[in-house]
Amino acid sequence: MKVTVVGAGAVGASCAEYIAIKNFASEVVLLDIKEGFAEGKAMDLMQTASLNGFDTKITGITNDYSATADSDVCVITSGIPRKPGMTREELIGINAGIVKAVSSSLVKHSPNTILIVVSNPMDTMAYLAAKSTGLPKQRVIGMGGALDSARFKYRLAEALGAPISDVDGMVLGGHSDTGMIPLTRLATRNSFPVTNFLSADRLEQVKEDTKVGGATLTKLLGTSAWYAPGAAVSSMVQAIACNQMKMFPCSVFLEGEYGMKDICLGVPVILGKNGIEKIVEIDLNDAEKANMLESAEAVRKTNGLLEL
Ligand SMILES: NC(=O)c1ccc[n+]([C@@H]2O[C@H](COP(=O)([O-])OP(=O)(O)OC[C@H]3O[C@@H](n4cnc5c(N)ncnc54)[C@H](O)[C@@H]3O)[C@@H](O)[C@H]2O)c1
Ligand SMILES: O=C(O)C[C@H](O)C(=O)O
Repeated sequence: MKVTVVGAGAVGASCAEYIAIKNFASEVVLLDIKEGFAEGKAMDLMQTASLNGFDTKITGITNDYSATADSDVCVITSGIPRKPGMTREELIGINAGIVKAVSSSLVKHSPNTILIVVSNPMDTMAYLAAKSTGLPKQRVIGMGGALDSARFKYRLAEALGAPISDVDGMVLGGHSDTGMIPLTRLATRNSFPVTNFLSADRLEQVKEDTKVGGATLTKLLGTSAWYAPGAAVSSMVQAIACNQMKMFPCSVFLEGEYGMKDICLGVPVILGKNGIEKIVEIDLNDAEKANMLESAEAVRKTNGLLEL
């Protein structure tokens, strides 16, 4: 299994590190436009191999896509992150051009690859990659829901005073401060609905804290987060590499599922060796359906700024 990660910055390097530590890929190619940067990150990471006990070979390269040829999975993290006070949508002006050029170069050298899009605004960047490369919808996957759901579980465990491993929950919808839909109705602690243990007010707080999870970290760090994003991407790559058939919420191109068309939005999918093996349609209540429509409307507005 060969994986390429474009962007050797905070998220790209964290992603390469988690993939290597999990030891399921033979090779990770880290590519960046900044001269020598990916080479340096790759060398530093390779010097952790004997300490962390992995055999994955990580190589760094400056903007030479021939080194990425025949990658099974390509992850796009190139682009600028937001600063405190910004929204993800404000990044579109710079990141759209980067994501379009990078996805085209990747697909040219790896026509059979599965693309995972991370750069923000992610739902719109996934849509752009799907439209501009023309790859089958099974092979373009936006990463947002896996991260947002991990943050939801963190906040649920905090509210419950429980270990995170006792908690389960999922976030659907757009990867934005207002568009995320943490499904509190369906979240559980050891299979019991969390509504048994938490008041409606406390659950509302969990929901709001989850939605602004990225903004909260951006305010603390001065730039956006990287550990949990890198871990989320590596779990998705592992699900594909090991044909795990695991369910993650991912931003995928919809053709009628959840009553939507011509948009990438976060819905539950099964990930396996072909990328998206199945889009899972769950029964949402009226309020959740209304939230999905509202979230989609905001993503469509951002998509409208693209030059396709
Ligand atoms: N979807 C998510 O859940 C999620 C999570 C975290 C971050 N992000 C997004 O990921 C992106 C990267 O964040 P970061 O913190 O790693 O930023 P960063 O600035 O640390 O790294 C970005 C890297 O991209 C490189 N780059 C820029 N243009 C390039 C090009 N054309 N080709 C190759 N490399 C190029 C830069 O040189 C830099 O090293 C941002 O857009 C951020 O908003 C998304
Ligand atoms: O918050 C951001 O801008 C980065 C990322 O989308 C995140 O959720 O951490």
